[in-house]
Amino acid sequence: MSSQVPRLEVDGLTVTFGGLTALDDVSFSVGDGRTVALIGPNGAGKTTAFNAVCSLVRPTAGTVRIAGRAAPASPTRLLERGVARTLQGLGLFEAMTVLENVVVPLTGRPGRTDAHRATALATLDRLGLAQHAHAPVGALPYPERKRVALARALVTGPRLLLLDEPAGGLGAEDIDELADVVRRLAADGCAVLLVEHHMDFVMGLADEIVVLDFGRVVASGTPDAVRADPAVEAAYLGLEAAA
Ligand SMILES: Nc1ncnc2c1ncn2[C@@H]1O[C@H](COP(=O)(O)OP(=O)(O)OP(=O)(O)O)[C@@H](O)[C@H]1O
Repeated sequence: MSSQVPRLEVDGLTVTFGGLTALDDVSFSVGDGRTVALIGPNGAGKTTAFNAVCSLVRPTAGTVRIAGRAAPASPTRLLERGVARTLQGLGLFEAMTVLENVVVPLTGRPGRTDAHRATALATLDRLGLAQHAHAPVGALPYPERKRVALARALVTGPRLLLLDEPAGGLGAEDIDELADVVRRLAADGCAVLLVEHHMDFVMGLADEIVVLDFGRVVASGTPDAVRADPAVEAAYLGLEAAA
């Protein structure tokens, strides 16, 4: 894969729901090894953009390209294209063990079951979850469950990782650990797109921030550039500071 072609390229994305324009001509890209955050106030269009990238929402106009090719029309084909995502609601199988949950994305792939289990265990180990491998997910506290959801996304070795509010509901220590995990992934060349409300996490982690407001990109750039942009303060950060 040439480094000239972004891992993810969103170009002129417009999504309308009936008469409502949720996204209006939105463009951004994420290169290999880069971390890009989508921020903006409630209703700005972040989830819609995320869902369009995951083929859960069909663009009214514009394109989503993954490694230079049109994104698959079906979300189930994303794994084959090296894309994995986490969900805001985690979507774990609570009665199954941690290991069973993390093996799920590998089932149906070629290879032996014990090889899949070894891959899942190695992923759990990377995230400090190995000691919980045989515990039912439902027995774990929320931060660990959230890490299991991340392990399930990472087990397939994605080249593009989509994180939906990964810091939500976590304390400071877990957020720092999460930031370290994402930094290591990026250092290994993974492209990361995240939607997040936790500003300290975003500012300390993202290479680039794309600010949405009323479905449009109102600013984009490095954390420092975005922080200094008056349009951002008006759209988002100012509202937070005033809250
Ligand atoms: N399926 C849908 N049908 C109709 N309108 C929708 C649908 N999904 C989103 N919208 C509308 O599109 C706009 C953008 O919503 P979206 O959920 O993408 O914003 P968001 O930035 O993710 O907000 P939040 O931070 O609250 O999650 C909102 O006005 C929302 O009400």
